[in-house]
Amino acid sequence: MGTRTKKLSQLALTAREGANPDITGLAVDSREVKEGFLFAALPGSRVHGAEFIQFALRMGAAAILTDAEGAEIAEAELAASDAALAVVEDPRQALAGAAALWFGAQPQTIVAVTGTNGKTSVSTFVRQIWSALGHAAVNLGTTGVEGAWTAPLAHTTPEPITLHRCLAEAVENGVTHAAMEASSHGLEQRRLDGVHLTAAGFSNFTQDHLDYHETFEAYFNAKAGLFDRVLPQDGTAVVNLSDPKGAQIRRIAEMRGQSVLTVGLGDADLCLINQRFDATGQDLRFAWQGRTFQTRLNLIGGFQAENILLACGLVIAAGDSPESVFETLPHLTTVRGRMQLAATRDNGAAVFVDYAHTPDAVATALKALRPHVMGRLIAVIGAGGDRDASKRPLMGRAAAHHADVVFVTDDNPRSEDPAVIRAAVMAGASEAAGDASVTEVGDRAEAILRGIDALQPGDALLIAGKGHETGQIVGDQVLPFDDVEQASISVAALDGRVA
Ligand SMILES: CC(=O)N[C@H]1[C@@H](OP(=O)(O)OP(=O)(O)OC[C@H]2O[C@@H](n3ccc(=O)[nH]c3=O)[C@H](O)[C@@H]2O)O[C@H](CO)[C@@H](O)[C@@H]1O[C@H](C)C(=O)N[C@@H](C)C(=O)N[C@H](CCC(=O)O)C(=O)O
Ligand SMILES: Nc1ncnc2c1ncn2[C@@H]1O[C@H](COP(=O)(O)OP(=O)(O)OP(=O)(O)O)[C@@H](O)[C@H]1O
Ligand SMILES: N[C@H](CCC[C@H](N)C(=O)O)C(=O)O
Ligand SMILES: [Mg+2]
Repeated sequence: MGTRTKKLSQLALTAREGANPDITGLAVDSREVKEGFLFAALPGSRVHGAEFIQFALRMGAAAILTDAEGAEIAEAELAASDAALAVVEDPRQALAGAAALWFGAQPQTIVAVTGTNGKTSVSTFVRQIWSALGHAAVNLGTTGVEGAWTAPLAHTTPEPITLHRCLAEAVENGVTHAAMEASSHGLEQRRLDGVHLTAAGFSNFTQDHLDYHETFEAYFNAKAGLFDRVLPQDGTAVVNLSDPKGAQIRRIAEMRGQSVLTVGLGDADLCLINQRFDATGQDLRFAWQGRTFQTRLNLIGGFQAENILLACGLVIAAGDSPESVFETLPHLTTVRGRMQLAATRDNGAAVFVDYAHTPDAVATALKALRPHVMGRLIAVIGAGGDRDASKRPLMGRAAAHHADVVFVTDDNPRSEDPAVIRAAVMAGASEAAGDASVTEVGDRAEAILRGIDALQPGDALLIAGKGHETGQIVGDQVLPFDDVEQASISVAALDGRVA
């Protein structure tokens, strides 16, 4: 953050008794506080950040931002300190505003995408289209910062300090356009409330993250926050009407007075008319406000058409001409770890790596492969630990319902017993098995090897769940693991090639 300072009031914060110290930096974690910092003591899911105010003060914090509960928790320490104290109703929102003011610069054009599935895909396609049109662009999300400038990110939607540091660095690197993912956690925690959005997109709404949001309604409301709170009134909402929840998002946007651009089927502004699949991709026929277009798409999976239309809608909403946007489509490339062709066996059978980690994504990914495949569909699938446990049997069921052969294996067990997670996935898979064969193979590398070994001419394998990830989280450790790499090693071993 350099050596610059800002007055507390320049961060839109007011302290009790009129104190207005110079602030030298911002932190949400007491361990990162330095002399002169503002420490945001936020109510957390495990503990209130105010528990750490005493440490922050010891580290030299010049100001504390918290809520009434936080001020009460740290009353004694605060009374004994001359640090400024700003008490607000929603400290996460205040922090988002303060971080935006601290870092200042944001790319001129920023769009955000929310939805259960497709956020990374849509934001990557938006960036690819912008780059093809000559804009200096990045996308920001699960796969890090990609495009004109790259950097890893720990979160899909980073907390405001990281997010605004990143946006400011993007501007310093000449970036004018950014497409970002708005995760439900990020929206609920107000992480992107300080971002100036030109347009916001909605992809779809199905089950995920019920461990955190508890109910579907709370999960939906978190996502709706992108439109009813973050996107300004003069912004454009780009809504996928093919999803049943699209109509509700459209109403929310209309009530806010935002412009609405619809994509999807039927009478949407940008609507899909037809798709024809082949081994390497698909041809799309679609209409923009009544005018018909046709294009090649070198992407596997029917659902990609929805993502592409949403991406086009966002780029159009942000100011580029529809015709120029559509001309870029044949040049779009696979998003890392999303229906990515990882290897091909000597007998022609293909191995795809995909990030499907929700029941709907597993079903969608497998259904999407069908028209590209003449033989059987084989799936390797698991579920992550410390995440929504109720989705596990549903993921197993989706796999057994839509694949012919299923290997149930480990994903990222995190702090859980992997056998317990597999048992839940197995329960759903066995129940829906019908003619499908379902086998449990705990070791992921072995499951991939067995899946690849089962491939006959015309078959395809989908390795679901970990996509672009390069590690497997077991307990507190991250062990190196890469599905794409594992697939090519297995193919090489089985076909007698040198890996
Ligand atoms: C559930 C969740 O989202 N938690 C996030 C939240 O933590 P929390 O507030 O619950 O943390 P807490 O442990 O209760 O601590 C409370 C406060 O005390 C502070 N603290 C804690 C310890 C200490 O010594 N000093 C200190 O100051 C913490 O920084 C925190 O502000 O705020 C923290 C700081 O912003 C985040 O790092 C943390 O993300 C955790 C690590 C996480 O894993 N989040 C995942 C689930 C997440 O956000 N995922 C979504 C994507 C999901 C998807 O799309 O599939 C994402 O956007 O990445
Ligand atoms: N439009 C879509 N509809 C249904 N499923 C999709 C769609 N787009 C992608 N998927 C599936 O969801 C998986 C994840 O896609 P993607 O990474 O783009 O989603 P995401 O919303 O960014 O996920 P995350 O919540 O982890 O950030 C893909 O690998 C694919 O299986
Ligand atoms: N962003 C998602 C990714 C899940 C990926 C899957 N591999 C898992 O570990 O469950 C989450 O944190 O829930
Ligand atoms: Mg993502």
